[in-house]
Amino acid sequence: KQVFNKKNPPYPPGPPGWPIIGNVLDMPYIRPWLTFTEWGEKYGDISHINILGQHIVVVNSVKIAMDMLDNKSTIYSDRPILPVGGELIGWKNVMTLLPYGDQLRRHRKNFHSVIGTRAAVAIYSQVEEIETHQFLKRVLAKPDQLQAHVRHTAGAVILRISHGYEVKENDDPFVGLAGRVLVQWSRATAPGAFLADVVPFLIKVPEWFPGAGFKRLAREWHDNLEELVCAPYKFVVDQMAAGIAPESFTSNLLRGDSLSAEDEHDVKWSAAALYAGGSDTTVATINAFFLAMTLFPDVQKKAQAEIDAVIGPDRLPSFADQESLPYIGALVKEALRWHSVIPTGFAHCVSKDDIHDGYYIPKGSMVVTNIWFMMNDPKRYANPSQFNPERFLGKEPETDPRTICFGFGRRICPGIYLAEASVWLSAAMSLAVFDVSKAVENGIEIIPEVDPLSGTISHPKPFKCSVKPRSPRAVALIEQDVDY
Ligand code: HEM
Repeated sequence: KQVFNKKNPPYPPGPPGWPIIGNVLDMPYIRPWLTFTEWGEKYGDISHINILGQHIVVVNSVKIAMDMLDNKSTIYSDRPILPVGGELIGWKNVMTLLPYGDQLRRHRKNFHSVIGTRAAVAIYSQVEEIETHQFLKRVLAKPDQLQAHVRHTAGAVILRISHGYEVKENDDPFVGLAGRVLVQWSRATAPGAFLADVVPFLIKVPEWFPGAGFKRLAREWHDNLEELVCAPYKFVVDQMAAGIAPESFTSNLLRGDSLSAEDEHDVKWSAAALYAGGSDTTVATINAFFLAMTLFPDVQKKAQAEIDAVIGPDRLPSFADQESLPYIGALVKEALRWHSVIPTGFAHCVSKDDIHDGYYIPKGSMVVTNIWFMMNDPKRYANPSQFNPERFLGKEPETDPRTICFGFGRRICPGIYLAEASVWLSAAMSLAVFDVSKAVENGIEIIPEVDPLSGTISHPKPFKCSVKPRSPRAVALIEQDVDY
């Protein structure tokens, strides 16, 4: 058992804070990645604050993130406990918030067996191609609702993969419910969301108690989450009983030997993690791709020239073309780098006292990785605000952002291959048939702002753009029915 003298070694350096309240006022909630970057400049690659006894360690360097979270993963892989979001509402059952231990290992194993390799994800290529082709049709019909189409399509892809469920074109009950639950997730897991997260005795007061309104809200959100987890699961069980269940994450895991109650719980909740982890993130990256195409027309032209030369005008790109479209591959990497979807990662918690680079990191510390800075560090990426896929081509490519943007260690994103596949296909198919450009209103070009929104999952600020088919031939390609 390691016990360190807390006076020596010191905590990592950081903002000095105030008497009694310490660093309470130092914790940034709006664009925290920028404040963390300033701390990096001022205090070095590893800095620290203490909020009412909760130590928070901020890491601005890829090397330190790897040294801690990869190389010492046995003690740097826990998650924070959220009394309201995790315990009361129930998000603690979803992989993202599971404590490090056997249940996490089982959930990650489920992910690995179904979407853990490129080959495994390829089973769902057809589903992705069908749904992304539908996306092109929706955009052609209503181009001014691009961002809604991106969201609807990401939900449709994930629900087919997670539960083999085909969403309705309008007012689908699962998509509506999932949308609401994801907003509740974001609100419930944001730092400082509930007073009861820092004053735990409030959890115990009855609902009627003045100030305990959060308990009613938590109960309602708990019921929504349970429904989101149980209703699609029941759909799969019924379909399997009728012998008509298509291939999906859930049906694959339910096949085989009879499952214990614990196994069933794992399947149910890991399928929910697929939805929770996989829809909003992909939405943010695909929207960022359209934003980049609006702002960087030369990149768009090069990408289209590659597609025209390799695919020609008679068909849409498919996954089979991935190897022969290197510029599109680089463009997808650049979309992942240019817009940080999870700019400050998901916090890891330290399960044992540690000393790192001479600093004391007490048990229970939260380690926050400033992924945004790591992908915008001018020492690693020249002119980081420029959207430039060429940085990943040629003899000396810059660091592959996929080694950063998906996090670190034993909690690294388990959806990497699915995320890449969805973004790649949306980019390749869209560029084949559409021209994206700045919207024009009253004769004036609208130049979108690059101002990522704050939140655990960061979306580009909503923007306007014009999406038009490239040619009559492109319209025909979108409209044709392909037998996938
Ligand atoms: C552009 C897309 C995506 C990005 C940038 C991304 C990034 C991340 C990051 C940074 C983490 C935290 C890793 C850490 O704690 O160090 C994470 C965790 C996670 N991601 Fe993703 N992700 C993406 C897409 C997906 C998809 C498509 C899925 C599901 C199919 C998914 C499921 C998850 C889950 C379940 C976790 C929690 C893992 C754990 O706590 O052990 N993600 N992701």
